[in-house]
Amino acid sequence: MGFELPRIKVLNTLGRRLEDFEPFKPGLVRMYVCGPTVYDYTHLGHARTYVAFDAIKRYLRLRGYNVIHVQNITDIDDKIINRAREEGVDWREIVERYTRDYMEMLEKLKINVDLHPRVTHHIKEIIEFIQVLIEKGHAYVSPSGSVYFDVTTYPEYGELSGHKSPEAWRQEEEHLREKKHPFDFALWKACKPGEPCWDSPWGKGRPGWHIECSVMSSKYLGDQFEIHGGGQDLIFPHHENERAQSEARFGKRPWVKYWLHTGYLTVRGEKMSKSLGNIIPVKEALSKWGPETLRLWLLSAHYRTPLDFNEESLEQYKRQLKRIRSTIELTGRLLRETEPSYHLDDKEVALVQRVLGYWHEFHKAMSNDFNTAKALAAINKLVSFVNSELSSKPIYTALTLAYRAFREFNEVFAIADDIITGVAPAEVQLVDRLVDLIVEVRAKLRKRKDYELADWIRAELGQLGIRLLDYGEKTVWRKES
Ligand SMILES: Nc1ncnc2c1ncn2[C@@H]1O[C@H](COP(=O)(O)OP(=O)(O)OP(=O)(O)O)[C@@H](O)[C@H]1O
Ligand SMILES: [Zn+2]
Repeated sequence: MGFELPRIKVLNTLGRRLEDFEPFKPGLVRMYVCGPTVYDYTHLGHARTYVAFDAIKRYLRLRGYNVIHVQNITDIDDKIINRAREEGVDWREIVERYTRDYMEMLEKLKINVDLHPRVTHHIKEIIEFIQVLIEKGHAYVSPSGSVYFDVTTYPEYGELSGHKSPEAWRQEEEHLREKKHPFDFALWKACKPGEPCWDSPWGKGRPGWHIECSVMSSKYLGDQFEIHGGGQDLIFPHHENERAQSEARFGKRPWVKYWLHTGYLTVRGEKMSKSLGNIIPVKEALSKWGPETLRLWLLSAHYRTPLDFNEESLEQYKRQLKRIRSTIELTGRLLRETEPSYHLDDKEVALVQRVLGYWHEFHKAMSNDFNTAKALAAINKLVSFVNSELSSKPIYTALTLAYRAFREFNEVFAIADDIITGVAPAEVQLVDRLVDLIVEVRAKLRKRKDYELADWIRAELGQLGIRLLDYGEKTVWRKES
């Protein structure tokens, strides 16, 4: 009994088609995600995007791919400089403070990024990249010493965002006077008084925003790679510009095979963003709901769809988390208590098939553009099935498969690592052993036919939220959610 794992398909922003997922090199997936500009606390909107790509990476690893995940840190930008001015501190202090917050948030949310390149560590490579663009005729130096990308030299411009008319490409309007076209964008910005800057062949200056991602992704992932991601606000102009400069420089197409963009995390329908003043810092949310509830909630919607923040919804996922976790725990316990049996009657076979069905549904959802919403729905069906049918009729084979399904679900959602690995905190382990002991004492009492005391123990444990399930002489216990 089993099922064939479905082929992975992804919705590519470039072309807006569902495509078969095929890396350039078999087995290797290189993924670059646009990280934060570190000038303020990490908010839930950022977390939405980072958790979404973490789940995508985790699922690809579950399917056997070797995934390299690079997520940059933008540590020089107008926003950082302005923030430092407002506070009257050095810009590096701003960078350090918010980088620390970002790294702590990643760790708490169980997001393990392989490389965190910073812009200011790559100035030399950025200058080299721009020089090649100038040599190839794709960029020009303005009288001020800024360098711009000449968009007219890249005929595919607009394909990624779907913005067809040059009118829609207008950007960086404050530099209109020194640009050849209103839609050209800065690769290098000439230094203004009082700003941090670096020496370059065009005078002192600093990198523009878009160039950093082209440079750092190609340095660590090569001049073609599989996945480029970020929030949907980055499609235009950031990713359109990244694509233009990279394909212009490397002369290879496609630079990126699959462009993936997350939908917004919203508050009452509005994007959560610093400029709108409606942000909830991750730090605050973590102390209120904890990392597991946050992950479950963030992954409860497909990454491309919007997800609206509200407290009730988080409370609901907190309860759902408890139910899923206690069911995984119960499955593990039932598995340990159930004798293996290799002969199954038709009814038992049907139960095993139900488990396989939900497990398959999980993979079908994840394989279809990483649909964590449907994957979670499949797991919730398995949870109900374990609680209703399997816990009253434990079948070793079905339990083994259910546990494997939960384990694979957890590899993506990471909400029950402590249960799955069996490394519960020492106090939890002690409580579990004490309950085992009480249950054993009750079994002895029942053998002696002291039902009064045995029932009293059952009732008292019930008061503490521990339910006992008797199967003949055997008893299994579970924590109620
Ligand atoms: N509300 C949101 N929902 C989903 N993703 C978001 C949201 N806000 C930011 N992101 C994503 O987080 C990543 C880091 O964003 P960045 O640091 O550029 O944010 P920002 O634009 O400075 O934030 P803000 O919009 O609050 O000013 C990007 O991939 C961005 O698309
Ligand atoms: Zn970027």
